[in-house]
Amino acid sequence: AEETTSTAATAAHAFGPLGPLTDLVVQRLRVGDEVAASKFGTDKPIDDPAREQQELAAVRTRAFAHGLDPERTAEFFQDQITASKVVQRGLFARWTAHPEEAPTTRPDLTEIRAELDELTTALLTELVATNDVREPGTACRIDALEAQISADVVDHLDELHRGALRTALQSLC
Ligand SMILES: O=C(O)C(=O)C[C@]1(C(=O)O)C=C[C@@H](O)C=C1
Repeated sequence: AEETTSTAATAAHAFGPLGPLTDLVVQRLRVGDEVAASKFGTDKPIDDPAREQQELAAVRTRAFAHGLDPERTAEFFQDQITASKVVQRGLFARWTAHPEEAPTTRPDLTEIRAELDELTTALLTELVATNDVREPGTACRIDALEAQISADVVDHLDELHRGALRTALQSLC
């Protein structure tokens, strides 16, 4: 049943010029569910500052090579990491309160991080493709809202993931 749900979610598309970028952001949030499953019931903390610093340093370098603003790009990825932690904390709370909903298998964090690295590459490509659309201002904020609200619906996001998506998109424009 889980597999069917995630396949359907991947097929859904957020609307507008920021839709493809937002689809990737939602995919990354869903990987946050897997990260949570890999850490729940272990002594691995949700926060891994060393991994975060390593990700952000790589993103700054790669942003520059892509012609993106390194600081703005790092801020976007910091928001993705914060959003992942919103998801992870929410799921930890849910699974602690309702142990019957907790995952029964523990995915491997190393493999999940490889998935996150692939998403970083895809996100950087979309940031380049949407660089003009993301010019700060009202038009960008409307495009961002369109993408965000349509993603809520087409991806059937629950309250936790809707909140995390807001966090993930907060400095897009
Ligand atoms: O790799 C992890 O351990 C994660 O929890 C994922 C992630 C991220 O979103 O990139 C989020 C929180 C951690 O502080 C580090 C990285």
